[in-house]
Amino acid sequence: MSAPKHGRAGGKARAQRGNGIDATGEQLQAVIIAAHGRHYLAEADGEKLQCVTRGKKTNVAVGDQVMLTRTSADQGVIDEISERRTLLYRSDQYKSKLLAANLTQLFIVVATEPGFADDLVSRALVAAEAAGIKAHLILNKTDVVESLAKTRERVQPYAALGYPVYEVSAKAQPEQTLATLKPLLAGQSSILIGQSGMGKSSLINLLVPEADIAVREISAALDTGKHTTTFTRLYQLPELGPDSAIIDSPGFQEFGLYHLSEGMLERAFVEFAPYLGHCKFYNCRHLSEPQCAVLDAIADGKIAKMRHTLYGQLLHESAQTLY
Ligand SMILES: Nc1nc2c(ncn2[C@@H]2O[C@H](COP(=O)(O)OP(=O)(O)OP(=O)(O)O)[C@@H](O)[C@H]2O)c(=O)[nH]1
Ligand SMILES: [Zn+2]
Repeated sequence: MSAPKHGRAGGKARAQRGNGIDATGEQLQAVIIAAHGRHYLAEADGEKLQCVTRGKKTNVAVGDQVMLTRTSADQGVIDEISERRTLLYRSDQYKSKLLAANLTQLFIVVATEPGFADDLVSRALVAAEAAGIKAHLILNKTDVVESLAKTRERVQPYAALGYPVYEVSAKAQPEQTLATLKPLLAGQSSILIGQSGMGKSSLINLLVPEADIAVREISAALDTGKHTTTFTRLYQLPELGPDSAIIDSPGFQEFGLYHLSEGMLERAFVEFAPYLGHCKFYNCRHLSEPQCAVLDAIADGKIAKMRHTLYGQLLHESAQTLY
């Protein structure tokens, strides 16, 4: 039976569920699959609804499980956000921005070319640690052999910290890439994060062949303007089992972490763990204090200087928040 059309042309309107019964006012459980400003797209039982929040609330994130009330064929109002298992943020001096809710893991995509920024990789790792989300690296474009050895060297310190690194080539070896990634994604809610140009879209398109169509559909529903792909969106991966989903976030150059407290920061640098509690001063900030176990570990080559430099930068950011 073809669905009656309401409102927007081409929309998959289904206000009248079953046999002509008006479903306006119906309560639905849904997952937020895209967010653009204060407009959200929710998916309930395979059906997509454009949603807004009540009042001026903007605390909804992609990945949120919500209860909503249907207000028309393809629209709803979000009434309630279910308790989140995890919440990934980034932030600047002025406010924090929700990246995604209920993630179980994060993948940072780097590539042999163009070069990637260690700063961004470590920031994503720190954000994942602070949110209680497992982090991995994907090293893409292994077919660019002339840069492979150098790039392997560059990701080695992250592997040494315990973050798994998976080598793939979305373009040259799509089948192997899928064989590597699919088992990792099964049963998980994952986000891909990466600088522009690393091949994140290529990976998403491999995993979700209909992603481009979905993006166009979502852009239309959220009215994001023609070529905007700067919104975070969630794709269900039903063939990998229930609860399997992948979230694609826009490529960004900045990953502010102003919202993290000092205590959260020292714990988010996993390599500091053996030394915490061994400094002379109980409230040591591990910056320039005498007899600091963390600084000693750097001097001994046990902690990478680059990571400590970022830690110092993040402590500084943490002190700058205006909210
Ligand atoms: N050689 C090689 N090139 C690749 C591979 N994967 C992606 N590329 C290319 O790298 C470029 C960037 O890929 P995208 O998938 O658009 O990268 P992205 O990270 O999504 O970048 P933005 O769209 O800018 O956010 C494109 O020209 C791809 O064709 C790969 O495995 N090997
Ligand atoms: Zn210290």
